[in-house]
Amino acid sequence: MLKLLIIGAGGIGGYYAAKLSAAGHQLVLTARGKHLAAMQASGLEVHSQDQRFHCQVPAYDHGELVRRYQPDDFDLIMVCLKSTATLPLLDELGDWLMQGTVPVLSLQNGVDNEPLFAHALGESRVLGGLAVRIGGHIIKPGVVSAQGEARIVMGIWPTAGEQADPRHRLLDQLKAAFEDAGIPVNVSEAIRYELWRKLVINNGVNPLSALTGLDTGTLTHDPQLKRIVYGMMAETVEASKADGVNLSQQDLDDMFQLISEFDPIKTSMLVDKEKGRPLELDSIAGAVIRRCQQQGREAPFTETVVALLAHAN
Ligand SMILES: NC(=O)C1=CN([C@@H]2O[C@H](COP(=O)(O)OP(=O)(O)OC[C@H]3O[C@@H](n4cnc5c(N)ncnc54)[C@H](OP(=O)(O)O)[C@@H]3O)[C@@H](O)[C@H]2O)C=CC1
Ligand SMILES: CC(C)(CO)C(=O)C(=O)O
Repeated sequence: MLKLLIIGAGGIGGYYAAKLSAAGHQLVLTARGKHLAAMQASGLEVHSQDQRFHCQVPAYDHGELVRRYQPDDFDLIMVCLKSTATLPLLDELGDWLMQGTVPVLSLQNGVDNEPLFAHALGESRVLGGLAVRIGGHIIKPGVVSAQGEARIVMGIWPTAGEQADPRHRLLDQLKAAFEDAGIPVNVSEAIRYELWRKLVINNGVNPLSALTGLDTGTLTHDPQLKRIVYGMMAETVEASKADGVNLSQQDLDDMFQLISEFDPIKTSMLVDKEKGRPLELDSIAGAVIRRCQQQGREAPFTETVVALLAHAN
């Protein structure tokens, strides 16, 4: 059985925690505020499709985590925070993480999280990852609702290297354990490429959904809005070239087709907007605009939506 620490057990982390705990793995979670208090008082409840999971799993804030545990008490640390919280996390837990050697798997949206972990902890401790085909959110403190197959794609950051790298064996172990727990997994040899493909979708729909209040189905089927979605996706493809990833026209069309054919989802950015929480705008749209600027290009669709969002209530 695996010992897993999930940092930021909200919509995504809470869902995976419940599935993994139900399969018998030992979990420790971090969270804060009312959600943490509710999990400590009554456990974590997860509603998914027509199933309900309830698990009583230790949950702490970061101060209490470092008092109780060492990083190497765990086989894996999964980071499921918003990308806005990555740098604050490294401020809070960077020294503690440096006391161990355990690998860190980010399941966050965006292409800048893994580089931050690699810079702070060393590349050899980083696994890149993403959660796909999932919409998962805290619906009230201690309760998460999730839909979709909730597949995890993960791999050695930034690309699979030598066969002797111990992360290969860990990834095989994780795939087997997660799939036994009902979590489909793809192990990717090119996780940075996969993260960029996901960013194509996120930049296409997340900011526009936060601006309009619309779900992914409406955004990708309305004749006017779908042109904006496609335009923002095309700008992400251009941006990828600054990182040497070189997404293609085929990637663009595949990603547009994927999100338009998938069940309509309320994006995580729209949920954040409605709750008055910080938006992952810099790590999604900002990442695209900056890389287009580096190449002397404009990103007019993305820049316009970001400018409108700055003035939206
Ligand atoms: N939600 C979704 O459907 C999807 C999300 N993703 C990506 O997954 C990642 C996680 O998203 P999501 O699950 O929605 O995020 P959530 O906001 O639901 O969960 C993160 C949790 O971490 C907590 N947290 C933040 N900072 C700290 C801290 N310093 N100490 C302790 N707890 C902290 C948050 O508390 P607080 O609320 O107080 O900040 C929150 O409870 C994001 O990058 C997102 O883009 C990807 C696919 C789909
Ligand atoms: C692709 C999408 C919209 C759902 O998985 C997402 O990643 C999000 O809501 O942030």
